Amino acid sequence: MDKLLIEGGVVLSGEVAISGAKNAALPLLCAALLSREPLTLTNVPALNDIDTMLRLLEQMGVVATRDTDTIILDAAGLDNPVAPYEMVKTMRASILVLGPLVARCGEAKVSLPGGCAIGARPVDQHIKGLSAMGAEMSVEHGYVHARSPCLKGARLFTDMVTVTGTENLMMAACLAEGETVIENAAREPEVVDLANCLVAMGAQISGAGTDVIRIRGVGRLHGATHRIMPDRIETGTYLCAAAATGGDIRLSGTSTSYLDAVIDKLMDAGCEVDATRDSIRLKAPPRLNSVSLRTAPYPAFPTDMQAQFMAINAVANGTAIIRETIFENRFMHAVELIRLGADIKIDGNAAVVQGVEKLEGATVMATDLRASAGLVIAGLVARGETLIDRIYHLDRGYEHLEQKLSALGARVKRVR
Ligand SMILES: CC(=O)N[C@H]1[C@@H](OP(=O)(O)OP(=O)(O)OC[C@H]2O[C@@H](n3ccc(=O)[nH]c3=O)[C@H](O)[C@@H]2O)O[C@H](CO)[C@@H](O)[C@@H]1O
Ligand SMILES: C=C(OP(=O)(O)O)C(=O)O
Repeated sequence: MDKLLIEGGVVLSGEVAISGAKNAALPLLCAALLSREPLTLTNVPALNDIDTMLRLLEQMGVVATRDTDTIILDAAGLDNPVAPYEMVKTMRASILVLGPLVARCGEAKVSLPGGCAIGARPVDQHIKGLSAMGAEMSVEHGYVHARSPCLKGARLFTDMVTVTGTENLMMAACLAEGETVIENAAREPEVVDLANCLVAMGAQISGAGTDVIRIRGVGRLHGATHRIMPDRIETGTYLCAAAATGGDIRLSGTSTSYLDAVIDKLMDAGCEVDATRDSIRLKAPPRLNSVSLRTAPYPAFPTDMQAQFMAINAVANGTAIIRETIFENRFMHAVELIRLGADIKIDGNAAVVQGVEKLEGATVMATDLRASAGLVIAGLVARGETLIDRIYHLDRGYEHLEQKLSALGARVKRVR
């Protein structure tokens, strides 16, 4: 199994390009299921999750043609509306085939998904929503079964803000009869990116980016070409890496538009941030100030940046309190950071991080995608060598991680 070896202590500097967003690309690939005409996606990141999703779609009868960062998906021959356990166990986003499949095929059988082990992550809201749209829903032997000859528009209210739940219901509603209103909808930029693509395919959607989305069902969707938005979490991760090392970097192909909460915290920590329409420059002080934060749905501070900020607080000046309100088990990186010398105490959904002068390199284990990113940042500032085990998590979500970090001067390599 691959591991990542980092020799810490380098101040990051230079420029890297940010990739297309994983969490926008995955629902967009599923949107192809809604049409008999090809969907062309550009700026698709080269990630294991994308490969997994393509394999899943291909076994349903979708033909995918890939050329560097462009993928053309042709779902004209969609004939197997099934997502088997073996293909979905590593990826939460595989549940996103459910809505499109039942809308287009009238039935679907989708294994309950896996993904990052950061909480229970049920899919009851996806099921409740489709059921309100008239689908017959059941869960048996670990599979969600959905059946509906014709979905009907409905007024939907989710018990909590759910990103993939909103995306699944929005996609299903595109082909339903009449109007669907999703209340308490997720406002994440990836939901808006998906809505923009669906509209380009002929869907009638308004309100994406607010907490009420209205969709008027249409008889069919047509083909389209869509460029995937930049990855705001990858962007934030590199900004944190530079900030922690006292670095000065420029990120291209991205913007601060969807990162207000993150940029705000980096500036509170003492960083200077300058942005153009499609680039960000960050200049960090030699040592950061601690910054407390609380995760919450967009536009508040993203849970997917919590581990990276725990890492930077671990070496900052002062004490930070980090509250995680989205997932009940998303502090697994704390014990690994403690192995590197961090001073962190967990109390329920709060972590109290007392900054220390220095971390010391050690062997640590990546437990989920963003936890791994936090460990990478800690390894970059730690004295000596840090060996990160189980980096397959990182390969799910960070394109060319070692190459990009090396371009910024980091001493990092993949070892077996
Ligand atoms: C592929 C993708 O886009 N993943 C992102 C998506 O995950 P994902 O869409 O899975 O996360 P949700 O927004 O659905 O989850 C939010 C909370 O709602 C709960 N919940 C959700 C659905 C449901 O039916 N029942 C239920 O109880 C979850 O357990 C969690 O506690 O949003 C998360 C929150 O921003 C991010 O961390 C993930 O990176
Ligand atoms: C939690 C994440 O991914 P997933 O929802 O696919 O597990 C993530 O991208 O941080």
